[in-house]
Amino acid sequence: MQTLAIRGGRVLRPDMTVTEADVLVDREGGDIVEIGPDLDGDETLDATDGLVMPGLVNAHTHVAMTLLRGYADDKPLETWLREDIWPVEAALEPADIEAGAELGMVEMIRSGTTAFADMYFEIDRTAAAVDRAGTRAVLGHGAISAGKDDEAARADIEESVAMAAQVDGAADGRVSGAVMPHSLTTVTPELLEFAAERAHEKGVPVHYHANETRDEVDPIVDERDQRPLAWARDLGLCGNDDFFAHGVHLDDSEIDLLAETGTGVVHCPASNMKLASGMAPVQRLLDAGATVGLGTDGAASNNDLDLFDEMRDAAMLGKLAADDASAVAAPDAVRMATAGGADVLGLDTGRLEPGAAADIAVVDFDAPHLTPGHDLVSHLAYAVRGSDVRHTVCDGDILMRDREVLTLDEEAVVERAAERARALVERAE
Ligand SMILES: N[C@@H](CCSC[C@H]1O[C@@H](n2cnc3c(=O)[nH]cnc32)[C@H](O)[C@@H]1O)C(=O)O
Ligand SMILES: [Zn+2]
Repeated sequence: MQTLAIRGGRVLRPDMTVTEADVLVDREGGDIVEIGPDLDGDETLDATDGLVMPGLVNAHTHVAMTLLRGYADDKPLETWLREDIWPVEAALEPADIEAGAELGMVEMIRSGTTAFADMYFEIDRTAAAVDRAGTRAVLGHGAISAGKDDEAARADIEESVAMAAQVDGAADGRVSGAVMPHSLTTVTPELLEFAAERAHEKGVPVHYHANETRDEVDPIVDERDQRPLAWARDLGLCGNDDFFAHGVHLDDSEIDLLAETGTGVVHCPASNMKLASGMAPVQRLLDAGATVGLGTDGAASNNDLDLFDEMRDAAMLGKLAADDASAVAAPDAVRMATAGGADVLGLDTGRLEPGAAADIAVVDFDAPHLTPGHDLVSHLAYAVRGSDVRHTVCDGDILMRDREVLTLDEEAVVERAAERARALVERAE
């Protein structure tokens, strides 16, 4: 067994306590062997002054949208999608997806994110980028009916089913597939039901956007006299493995339904604030026992992929939403970004314990803004930035050592992405 020892630091435990310990990793098996004092390995990562924590899980993003970062800002969702984003996305080429995904991957590795769920186009290109980067992902082709005839809309769902099967198991098993109908309002009811059926036949999850804005919720309630997620459950979209993004506008009956069915909810606070979508009832979801993760959404509505930002946003917005400063406390925010996200995606990550996947971030606390360090969990939620991450490990492999990304050539990735983004916008205009 080839081992890696992460030595000299403190360790964040699944119960959110912090203890001094080393972590021993089986590099080939890709899992954690032991956590305890004085562990030696074939190779060592120095965690002095650091906190060893689970790699963060970005449970909803559109990673190649890094190319559209700052392309169109300060607009509500409908306008933003229809007038700006969808027209430029129509000019995307497969090589753009790969370049944008690699840029996103560098950003994630730098900020300690080791796993993500992605809904986008040409997902075999994203899978190739994940393979090179060494991260872990649940990938799906986003299928949409809006603007398409029945046949084309059905073919788009079929494409999503076929792509889920195609990417499943890629990157030495670090990639899994999901069927991803875009949302409850942009895919026809027949096709939502069809997507759920086909996904469950294949044994893969369904992932979609739901209850993001009032404009999405009200028409469903008016037309069906039913809450959107009750309707979604009737369509087969609320299985234990299924998950959706946003859930900003949820009533108590939907919150109970989500907890009962085990449907994963991905809270995207920055996107919700930026698009003025509203405040998700996160504390109520947690109180009900729902499975809640955090997502950045795409970099065009955030505008970065830093989950430490997202933790802080989740804690702050959660308090405003609940009108209660004790709501969404620091440990809750950290849990959502780690174990919560892993539970949403069905991954064996997000908790540092023997037998779990060796997906790990080491945060450097030797910094003025992280001093004096009364409470490291508080710092994680409120004071740490992605750039404080010193090492990133996924599946037992070192993706970043001493802030140097090892799996991708960062300079080349940044240059190619900037070039492809410029050419994309020129083609679209
Ligand atoms: N095959 C589809 C692509 C859907 S991919 C996922 C889509 O979600 C879009 N998207 C990004 N952020 C959000 C959001 O917050 N809500 C809804 N859609 C979003 C994104 O721009 C992309 O078009 C098509 O033909 O258009
Ligand atoms: Zn989204």
